[in-house]
Amino acid sequence: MEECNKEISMIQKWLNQHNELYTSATRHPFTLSIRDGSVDLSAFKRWLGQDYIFVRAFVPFVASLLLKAWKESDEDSDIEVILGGIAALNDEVSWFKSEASKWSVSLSTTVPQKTNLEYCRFLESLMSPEVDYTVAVTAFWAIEAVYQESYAHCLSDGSKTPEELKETCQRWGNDGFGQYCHTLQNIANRRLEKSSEDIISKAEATVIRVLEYEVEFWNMSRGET
Ligand SMILES: Cc1ncc(CNC=O)c(N)n1
Repeated sequence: MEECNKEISMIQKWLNQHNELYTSATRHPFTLSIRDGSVDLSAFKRWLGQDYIFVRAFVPFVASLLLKAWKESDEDSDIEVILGGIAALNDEVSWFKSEASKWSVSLSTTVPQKTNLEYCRFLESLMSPEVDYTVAVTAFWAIEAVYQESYAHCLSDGSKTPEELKETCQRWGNDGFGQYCHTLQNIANRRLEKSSEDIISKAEATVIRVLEYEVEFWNMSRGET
């Protein structure tokens, strides 16, 4: 009963409206195959090589977001949250290198697939100073939330995730990362509440694009191209 009069947040509203797309991104056949233990290890290696390329492009995106927060944010703590994200990415880049060597994936010779290039180009478009902080931070939340939801599901009750993939799932599926995504969602909602219709509709369209790219990104693990 206590929750009855609580207003539904903008992001919650979008997740309800675009539930089918959100579910395709967070319950993709690739991550579901990790969860049920049937994963094809060559698919996992393809994902690993492509994701390293993505993460390298993600770093300057988050750096551009830090700059927008510094210029536009009404809340000092936003900078600290984003800086924490950059620190985590520093660790993540090292992790990708050691994980790649563990699986004998050569990162220096991995060629970015078309979907990956397009997603990286989309990230680059969000780095433009023309893109509003609210739109960019909402995109950031969506990008992080897909990995958090997808990999947390691989560790939840009843999962049969192979031992050698648990560390990967932990990286994005751990409770701390869940908390961090929740904080990003709160920042995005706070900004959206104060935004014009124009910014709100741009942010919604951006979230939809992110979710579509995330589905296509998981699709690359099939290696059909
Ligand atoms: C394609 C994609 N989307 C989101 C993430 C998670 N963020 C940073 O690691 C990721 N690694 N890759």
